[in-house]
Amino acid sequence: MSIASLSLFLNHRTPAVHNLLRHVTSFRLLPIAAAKQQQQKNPNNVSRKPQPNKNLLRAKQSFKEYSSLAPVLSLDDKPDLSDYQAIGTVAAAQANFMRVIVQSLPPASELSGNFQKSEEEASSSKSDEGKIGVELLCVVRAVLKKIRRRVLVGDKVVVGSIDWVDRRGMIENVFQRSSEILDPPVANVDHLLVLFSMEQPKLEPFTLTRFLVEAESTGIPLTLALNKAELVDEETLVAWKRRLRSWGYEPVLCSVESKRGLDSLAFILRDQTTVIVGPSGVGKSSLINVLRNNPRACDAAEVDNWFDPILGSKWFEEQRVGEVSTRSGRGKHTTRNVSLLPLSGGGYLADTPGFNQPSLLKVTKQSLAQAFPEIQKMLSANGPAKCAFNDCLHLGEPGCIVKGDWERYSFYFQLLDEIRIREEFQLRTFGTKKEADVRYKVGDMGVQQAEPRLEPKKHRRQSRKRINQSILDELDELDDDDTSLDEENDPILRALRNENQ
Ligand SMILES: Nc1nc2c(ncn2[C@@H]2O[C@H](COP(=O)(O)OP(=O)(O)OP(=O)(O)O)[C@@H](O)[C@H]2O)c(=O)[nH]1
Ligand SMILES: [Zn+2]
Repeated sequence: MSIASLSLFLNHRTPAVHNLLRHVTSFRLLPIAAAKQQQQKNPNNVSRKPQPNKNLLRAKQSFKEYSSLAPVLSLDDKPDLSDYQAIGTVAAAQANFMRVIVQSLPPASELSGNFQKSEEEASSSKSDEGKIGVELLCVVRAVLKKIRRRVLVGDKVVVGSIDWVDRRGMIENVFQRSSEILDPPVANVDHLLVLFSMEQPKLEPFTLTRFLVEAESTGIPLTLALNKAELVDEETLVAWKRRLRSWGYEPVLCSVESKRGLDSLAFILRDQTTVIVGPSGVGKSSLINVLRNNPRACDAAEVDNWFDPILGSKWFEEQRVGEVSTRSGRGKHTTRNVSLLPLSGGGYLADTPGFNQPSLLKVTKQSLAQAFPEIQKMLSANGPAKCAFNDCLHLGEPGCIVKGDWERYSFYFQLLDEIRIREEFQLRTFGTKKEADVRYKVGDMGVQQAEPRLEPKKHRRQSRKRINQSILDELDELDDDDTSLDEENDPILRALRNENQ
């Protein structure tokens, strides 16, 4: 759309367009007036082009400058670091502060200060770099906020202006994320641990399926673990194991109480960033606490050595276990703040507030099948043969190769139905589906008349926004290239000029 075609809007005298035009005139008036002033100062320079909007230009310029100040770092970038810079992981966010654990030692000159670890300790510990995580309390550099680069828990960051004594620093830049989950918001999650309990609460196949589907939909590798194994007999455990194997999962049976399976879990979690999910009360916090203090999980001496917190920091301490608010009857873990807790064997584990109904908002009718290993297995077992339709929902239509002889087929149906209802609701409420363009109205004398259907309100609002945006884009382009402004031939600009004379 050119600025000339804006004049077309003059024929549609809706208030929105008028407002927009008022906006546009105020945008354009400035350069025209400036050009006129210039002309008065310099009457010989008749063909001088109008100046682009200076403010807009300046804003754009500084945006470009800022972005170049903080280009996104790729994961294998190895920026040159000074003694007062380090690379670390954001472990927690609190108000305007981020707690960053950096994997490097302060320069020797700083160690002689009142660094928390005494010199003796520091030299006697296995101080191989990369093993010791030093906690720094950081703010985020203003430039990053200006260019709206969000810093999330889990982000790999460059910290600068480090005060190794007071343990302060400033996050200067963020590395590209390998993954990002939304609820809770965590970057660079390598692994999900889906935790359920055998009893208290009892293992329930449909709830488990919901959690598994939600976890599978992130595309992040997952491990399924079943806690409180000591509460049921071995036969029950074996039966569940067999059952879950048929779903496509190899569960880890564990018990915080009896310590069963904890070594296997510690081994699976080492050196990864894991988010633990599962219903309330299954033992997520208990498991985190025990894994962080499991002396058999690794060399006990390492537990204290690899992570060096700021004196008085509380965020990484024991997770509260089994506390239930007397008022709401829900777990007290209602906060959405998430922390990455350093594990004794390396890596991090993040607790999530217990919730019993994953939303499945990211799952669509089409993607649901990908969250069922059984379906994926049937599809791949058939080699190149595929369902008759590319977008087959595997509901037993003719030509579908997914048969109904598997345990969770009814769950698949049920979830598909739930997602279908949600998608239809979304379409009705925010939808973009076009209604018929014409409607019939019984007019005077009972004669049926066709008239163009007015767009429903929600649609109109959306298209206004679109118009708004395209005009702004247009102005942007004009500012990029002011030669495209054909002042003489533009009716609006001509009118404006006449008005201002
Ligand atoms: N019998 C038994 N009880 C356990 C075991 N692990 C944890 N519990 C108990 O289960 C209860 C709930 O544990 P939490 O760790 O708070 O569970 P959670 O999953 O973190 O719960 P939310 O914080 O509400 O999400 C507590 O009373 C724990 O002591 C276990 O292996 N066996
Ligand atoms: Zn099919």
